[in-house]
Amino acid sequence: MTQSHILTLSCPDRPGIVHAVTGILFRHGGNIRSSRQFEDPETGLFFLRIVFATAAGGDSIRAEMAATAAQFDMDWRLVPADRRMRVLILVSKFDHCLGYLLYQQRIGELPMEIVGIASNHPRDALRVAIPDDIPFHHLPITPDTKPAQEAQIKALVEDSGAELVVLARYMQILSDDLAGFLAGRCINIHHSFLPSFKGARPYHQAHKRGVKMIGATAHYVTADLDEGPIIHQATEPVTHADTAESLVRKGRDIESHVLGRAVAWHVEHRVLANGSKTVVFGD
Ligand SMILES: Nc1nc2c(c(=O)[nH]1)N[C@@H](CN(C=O)c1ccc(C(=O)N[C@@H](CCC(=O)O)C(=O)O)cc1)CN2
Repeated sequence: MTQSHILTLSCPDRPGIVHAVTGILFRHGGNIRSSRQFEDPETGLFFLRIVFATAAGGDSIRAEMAATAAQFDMDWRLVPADRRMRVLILVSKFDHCLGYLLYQQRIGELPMEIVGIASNHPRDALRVAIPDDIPFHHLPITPDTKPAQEAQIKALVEDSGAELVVLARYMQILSDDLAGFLAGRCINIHHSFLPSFKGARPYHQAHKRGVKMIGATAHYVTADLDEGPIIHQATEPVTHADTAESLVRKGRDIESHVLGRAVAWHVEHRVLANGSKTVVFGD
């Protein structure tokens, strides 16, 4: 019975990478379904994503890949294509992005397992209905209790086996320690077109500036606020007639769609880290 797998890798660019990798897949009866590659002339790094089907088990391929990866100094990952990533969602008061992710997951557009939802506000502060089969965790926070609350978040990630944490309008700044603990596995939605209007109230900043476009940015979280590698962005025109409140309203759909796409691409192993940037082999 054949099974599909996703192989992703990055390594210093040189001749023979694709030949070496596809040779392994061929020797293990692999049939390539899709292949995307990119070479970054600035970093000299090569990026590859291959989806292939084979009757051979992943482990036999993994063993040979390990030897080749060492030879080419690769950062690589091989996963079954039908395996759903375990995701923990954090939210504060504004629940439009959470609602969108729950719906997209429920209709099969987001191939992931939501292992929990956590908020610094109680469940009844949210208007979106949380399915009974998803645990909800109320983790209140004050400046004094921040270290303890963040320890609760760490424990929740460990206990739930979460492989990705999504900040779906979670309005607390993560400490350097927690941002480091979640490095490369935490995605935030920022409600502006970064690098413009960082911080907590970007729509009010944008309104004061008199912009004619608003936007949203999904990025990996780093210790530096709103500075992490960008995964996806989108914009929408606005006019002189918009108030800060109407910008907030118009921004909801942009934020939800941008976060939904970014999370989809991450759980489908379409996003590869490239220093302070990303390579996205989108669908
Ligand atoms: N280490 C990081 N933590 C967080 C990031 C990040 O990029 N790195 N993104 C934010 C989300 N965010 C903007 O997208 C954001 C959230 C909160 C604030 C802020 O100033 N919060 C205040 C408290 C506000 C409140 O209680 O309502 C604070 O934490 O003191 C700015 C930007 C998520 N975390």
